[in-house]
Amino acid sequence: MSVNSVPSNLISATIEKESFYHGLMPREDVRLILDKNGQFLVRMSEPKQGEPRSYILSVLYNNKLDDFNAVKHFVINCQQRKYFINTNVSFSTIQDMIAYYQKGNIEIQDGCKLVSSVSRQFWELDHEMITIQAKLGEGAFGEVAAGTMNFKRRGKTVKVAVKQAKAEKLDKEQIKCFMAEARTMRKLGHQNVVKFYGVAVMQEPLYLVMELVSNGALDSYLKKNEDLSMEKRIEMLLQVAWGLEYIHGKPMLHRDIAARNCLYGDGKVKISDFGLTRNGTFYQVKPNTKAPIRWLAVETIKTMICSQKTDIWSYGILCWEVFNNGAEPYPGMTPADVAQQVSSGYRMPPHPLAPLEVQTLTTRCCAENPNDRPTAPEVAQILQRVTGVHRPNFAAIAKKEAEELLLMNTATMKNYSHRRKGTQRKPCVPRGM
Ligand SMILES: Nc1ncnc2c1ncn2[C@@H]1O[C@H](COP(=O)(O)OP(=O)(O)OP(=O)(O)O)[C@@H](O)[C@H]1O
Repeated sequence: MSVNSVPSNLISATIEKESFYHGLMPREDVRLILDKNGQFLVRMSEPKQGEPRSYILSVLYNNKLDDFNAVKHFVINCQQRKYFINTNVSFSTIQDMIAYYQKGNIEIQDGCKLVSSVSRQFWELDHEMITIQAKLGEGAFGEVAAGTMNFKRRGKTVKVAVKQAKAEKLDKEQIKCFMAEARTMRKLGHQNVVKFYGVAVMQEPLYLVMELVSNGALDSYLKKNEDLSMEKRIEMLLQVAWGLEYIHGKPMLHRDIAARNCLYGDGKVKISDFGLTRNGTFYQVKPNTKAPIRWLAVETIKTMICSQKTDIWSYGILCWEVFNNGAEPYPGMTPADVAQQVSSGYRMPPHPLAPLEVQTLTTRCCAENPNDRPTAPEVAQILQRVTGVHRPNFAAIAKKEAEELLLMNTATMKNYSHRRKGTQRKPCVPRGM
């Protein structure tokens, strides 16, 4: 056995029971949960294909103003069933090693010491809480399945959709994308955005757990329900506008607004699929990145720059999808035709049976000049007026939902503390809720 590789029989037997062990948590997440010098956790390195994994001891050290490099990541070597960071001293278990450095106040390297461990966060779920049932679809990382999640203490069970990812089948970059999507979803809480419950990263496959939205993807729903009234369709568009207004308010860019990336259930449309989402209001796409051409704004086709107005263009295309029963935009054209035609000024016509104000709105969403496009709040305001639908108190709804979730999760966390040693960190309400 080589130095660094983790013997499979030792993986689950010991360390998984420790509250300071965080499974396959990537370093980007580590930085967000360590906030005091000397705080530490143990995790498994993201596997590079073909290479063995290692346990990593991550410690916040010499932190100055959110310095990303303030976290030291020590590889825990393993050789002949002995764990060590420095070759001069080795241990039978990682727990013994942690106790040696922490209790003995012994420096690991360059003054770095262990002060206190950080326990798992409320969004770090256990696989045993989740029961996978029927397959819902195929996602970019693997299967998406319906299932249930059981909050142990309160005995409450919720229906969930689980995106699964097999780390052994994905490369390091794909695991990072999977976890980045979860990181984005953690910051969101709105009735028109799919609800995120957490990730389970202690075993494989990795799970990203969200609410189960009963009718699935909006495009499929529209295809199966051609008799929807014009009023209903405009109400659906209003709900997407509310969700987009919230996302832009973060500020974030969704970058993949389309009917296939919205879900429909219990009378609500929810924006989903945050794989391309970025923080901020502008984003320069890297060259040669695959892009959903049919939903892409004219300036983004030309310059690969995304802004909130790029999302608004995509929203304009989504309006077309909603009025056309989930059909593929630009019927009969290849993606190359679309890029060429759109660049020369072609636009799909607005739906002739939609109210005039809505026709004008959808046309404005795909205006050549991004400044001539409406903002998401403006779209929402216009559609509220057209439909007469009352604007809910989103902040109050989100707060109530976050509190309920926290209560259920806190109970689950307390349950862990019966079984696990180590400090218990108070769970915090997700930012933005
Ligand atoms: N929360 C959910 N509730 C109900 N169904 C869902 C949910 N999430 C996903 N699905 C179903 O699973 C399918 C695949 O999911 P999704 O498209 O989100 O995967 P993905 O990994 O984001 O894939 P891609 O990036 O290729 O779109 C969807 O089309 C939808 O039918």
